[in-house]
Amino acid sequence: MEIKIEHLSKTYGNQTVLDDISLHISSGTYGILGGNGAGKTTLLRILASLSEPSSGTVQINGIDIKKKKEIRKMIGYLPQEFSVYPGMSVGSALDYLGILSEIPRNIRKERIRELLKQTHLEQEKNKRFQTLSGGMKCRFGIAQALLNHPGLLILDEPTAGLDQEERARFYRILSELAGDRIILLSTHIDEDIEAVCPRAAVLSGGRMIFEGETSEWGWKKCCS
Ligand SMILES: Nc1ncnc2c1ncn2[C@@H]1O[C@H](COP(=O)(O)OP(=O)(O)OP(=O)(O)O)[C@@H](O)[C@H]1O
Repeated sequence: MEIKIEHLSKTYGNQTVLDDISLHISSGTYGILGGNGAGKTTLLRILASLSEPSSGTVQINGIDIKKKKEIRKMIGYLPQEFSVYPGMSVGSALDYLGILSEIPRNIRKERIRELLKQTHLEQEKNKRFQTLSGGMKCRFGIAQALLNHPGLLILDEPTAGLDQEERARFYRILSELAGDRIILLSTHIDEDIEAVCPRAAVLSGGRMIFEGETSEWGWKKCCS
């Protein structure tokens, strides 16, 4: 898997929210760190083909993000806010989303079983979505984003509101899921990045102010 972003900018009216971002990302868990309004969601929505660049190019595995149909087959996306029918059980909701994604019944069943295991939600399979804790909802969000077996998993601020224990569990799950795929994790919490991302980009006011290994001395100094 490979993402190539070249001179990407995004403007809304006369406000520039992404300013000349160039970034190459290959397999592994990669962090996008930045405070409120830094441009994280805008960048992730462009990568998920839900929003278009004002200028510049983005390719995922050599395919231009303008080819939305092909791109969407390769990605799983967990937006900041998401919901499913609150009265539906975890298992039924995943099955329903799998039907919408046109995953054949026999494959769907096995994949849902595997995803519930990977996201530590086996015990919650028959519980209604509305009764889940914040951490369980987050793990459900990851499971639904993985239904299509995507090579690129995009997670927009998934740890917001999670307590320490849930956050630790989330880190473990992400480490197990990485493999050959790219996991893009946006967050405003530098601990998230340090726990799971060997590399990261830091955004501030739409500009990329750091890109590189998170073990490098002083990587956090640039964002304080
Ligand atoms: N559809 C839109 N129309 C106009 N301005 C927008 C739109 N979407 C985002 N913005 C602006 O772009 C800037 C970047 O927003 P974005 O949501 O990408 O930041 P973020 O880093 O994800 O921050 P947060 O953590 O607060 O979501 C903000 O100033 C926001 O107001």
